[in-house]
Amino acid sequence: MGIRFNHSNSFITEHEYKYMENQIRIAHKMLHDRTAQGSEFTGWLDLSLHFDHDEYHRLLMKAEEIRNNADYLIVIGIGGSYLGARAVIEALNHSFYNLIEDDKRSAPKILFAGNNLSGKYLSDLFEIIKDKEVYVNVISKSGTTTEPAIAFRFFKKFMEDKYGKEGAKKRIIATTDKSRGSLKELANINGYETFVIPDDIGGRYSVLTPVGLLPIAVSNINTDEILKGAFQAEEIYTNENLFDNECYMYAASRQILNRKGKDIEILTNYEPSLSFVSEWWKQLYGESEGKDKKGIYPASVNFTTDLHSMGQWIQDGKRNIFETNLIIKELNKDLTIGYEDMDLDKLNYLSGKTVSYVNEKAFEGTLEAHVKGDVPNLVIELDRLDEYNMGSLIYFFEKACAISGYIQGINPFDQPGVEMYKKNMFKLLGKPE
Ligand SMILES: O=P(O)(O)OC[C@H]1O[C@](O)(CO)[C@@H](O)[C@@H]1O
Repeated sequence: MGIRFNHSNSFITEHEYKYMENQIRIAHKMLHDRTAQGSEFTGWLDLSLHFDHDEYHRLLMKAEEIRNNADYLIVIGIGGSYLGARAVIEALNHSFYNLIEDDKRSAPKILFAGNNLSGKYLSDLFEIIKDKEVYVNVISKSGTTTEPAIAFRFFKKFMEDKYGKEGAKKRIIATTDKSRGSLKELANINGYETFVIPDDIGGRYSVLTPVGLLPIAVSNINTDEILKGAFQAEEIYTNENLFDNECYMYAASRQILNRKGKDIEILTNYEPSLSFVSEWWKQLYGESEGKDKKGIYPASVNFTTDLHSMGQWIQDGKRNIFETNLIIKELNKDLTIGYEDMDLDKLNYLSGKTVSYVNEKAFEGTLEAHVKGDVPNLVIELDRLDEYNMGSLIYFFEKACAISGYIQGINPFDQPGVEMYKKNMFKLLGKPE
């Protein structure tokens, strides 16, 4: 397993973890026995046992077809219906994936839509793709979410104008519920190929279903390895003993810190390509735990960039925060700093050192400073940033979230709070009942 969890700078004592052992055991039982609230949405827990291999095979064929025929894949979805795919695609691909020249790329550019209500964004997007070969993957579990539905209405027309009804039909793929919802109905009537979001997996837990797997596979990332890493994590993190389960140690650490007044968890990274992993993580934890006037507020920063903005607050502001550092031990690309005779920039003391080495020292120095500033720091370290570890990390965060939520005393699998804005918006828009 390529993931390690370190709590040596958490200010949590051994006995505090010991006091949590029983609660963890109970939460583990609630989750695994499927006796607790929300258990109807725990299909992700043992996905390997009921993974649909035939559908997955069909998905890989479709991904290949898209790779061979598209300049652009447009992924339409919001929240859990796009964040996971975007997180993995950005983490594992070239930092400038969409800017790689056409003759040097083996996969289409991937752009996202339906995750906002900006007419400017959509207009700009159509300007970019109007003369290109396009495939569309529209993703919505409910099939009724306003943002992707509006975007898809425009894309459906765009595709039909460009390719005709028959051509559009081949290039539009819908990922949705197996039988319900407007998107499923639209797909049936128009003859789009569909992939299923299982009933027992909610949006924010769906990255390892066709929701994430199709766009990720299109970008030429090895999804077999992602699944291998996730399924391995499924096995490793089944141990109900807190001290033998790093995933549970993370969940317990969060809850211990929260009870000590730490209301905000800041996920940090030192790699720009991980910034959308943080966005995915924020939805996972925010929608799962922010309930009944309780919950840790999940925030994120991208270091070292944000050390020059939020660094001040973290070092010196109100002490109601803790940090969880997502660290990559070894990267497959790096640069070595050169020597210059004049040394006008005074950097010769670093000549011969890699940029990663400097980054590593920035992390170590920051951790030491923030700990000195009374900020508990947790560390999740990945050996490498690769498919296998990304699969394991996804499962690690998903399971820790469920366990942490049960300990907190909420249902980690519903999201009643997000309905309020929708109700108001529909009222203002005059949506018929
Ligand atoms: O896949 P859907 O049903 O369009 O939902 C998208 C997102 O919207 C929410 O339902 C919140 O409104 C999230 O839970 C979900 O990830």
